[in-house]
Amino acid sequence: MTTAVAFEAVTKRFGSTEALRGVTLEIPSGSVFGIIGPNGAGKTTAMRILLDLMRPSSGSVKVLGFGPREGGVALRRNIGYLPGELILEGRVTGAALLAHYTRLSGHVRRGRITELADRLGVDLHRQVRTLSKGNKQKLGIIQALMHEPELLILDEPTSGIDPLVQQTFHALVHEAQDRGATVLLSSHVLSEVEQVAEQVAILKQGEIVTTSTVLALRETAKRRISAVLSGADASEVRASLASIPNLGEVRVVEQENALTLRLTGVLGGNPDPLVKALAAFSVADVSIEAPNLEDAVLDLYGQNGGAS
Ligand SMILES: Nc1ncnc2c1ncn2[C@@H]1O[C@H](COP(=O)(O)OP(=O)(O)OP(=O)(O)O)[C@@H](O)[C@H]1O
Repeated sequence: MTTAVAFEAVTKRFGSTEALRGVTLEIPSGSVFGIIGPNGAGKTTAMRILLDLMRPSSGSVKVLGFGPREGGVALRRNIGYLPGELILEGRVTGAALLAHYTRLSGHVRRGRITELADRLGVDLHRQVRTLSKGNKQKLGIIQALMHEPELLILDEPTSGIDPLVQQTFHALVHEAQDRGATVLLSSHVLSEVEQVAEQVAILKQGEIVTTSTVLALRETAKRRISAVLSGADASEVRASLASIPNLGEVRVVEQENALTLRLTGVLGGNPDPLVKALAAFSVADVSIEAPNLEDAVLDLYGQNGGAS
């Protein structure tokens, strides 16, 4: 496994603000990797350092095997970058703007820009300043992807674009990965990155709180469960649930008719032991919600009454 991006003990200070505090992270080549964190966590700073738009205060980074500075223009042309705060020249058409970026990016396959514009649904003949925020964002996505670079660095790429276009964007990310590219993308929320990324790093106040696969995060995430059991005895139900790992907040309440019990709780991890335990009773209704990944992440941020 080769590494596309490596941070080694990177710190970045702005006066008394420590935007990054000893970040060490390796992003495998060919992966789709998400950095998530709340406002001010340091996501943009980390990305800007990779592009040599900023230098670390200490520590080092390697991008496609080079230091961002030593890699120079050749390295820059091998990266597609979508900044979080997109500022585009407004008094030209989208087509003219992208032609300008093509001169900077190097080779762009014939028909590639039109294909991307058609798929994302943006009119390249309009003046950029007349486009909506979402349509401007599409131009930003096109300029990042059009030269099919080895590394994509996308800072909150889906900000302002509607869910249908997000689907197209996800397909484009997967296509980039299929041709061997590495994709690094950031977001405030996991729900945005979990659909495309295999791995995520969670950044909080300049430090990596955890790195995890999306799959593992899903396994630690909690889900609300409820069931209605007919003709069961409450103490028997409680006893049978006592041995189920990671089942908490259990409530067993007799329904008004006294014939049924309503069971509620919060389950972490695999639902199999619970399902098997319930199978011993007559189950009139059952609901096991999808794992709440947002809560799992908020726990890690320390904003959910969880670990800080
Ligand atoms: N040029 C700068 N000068 C001073 N402080 C800065 C500068 N750039 C970033 N910071 C500070 O560094 C910290 C990290 O900011 P950064 O923009 O990297 O966070 P972020 O995770 O991208 O946040 P957001 O989700 O709000 O975009 C913040 O406290 C921010 O105020």
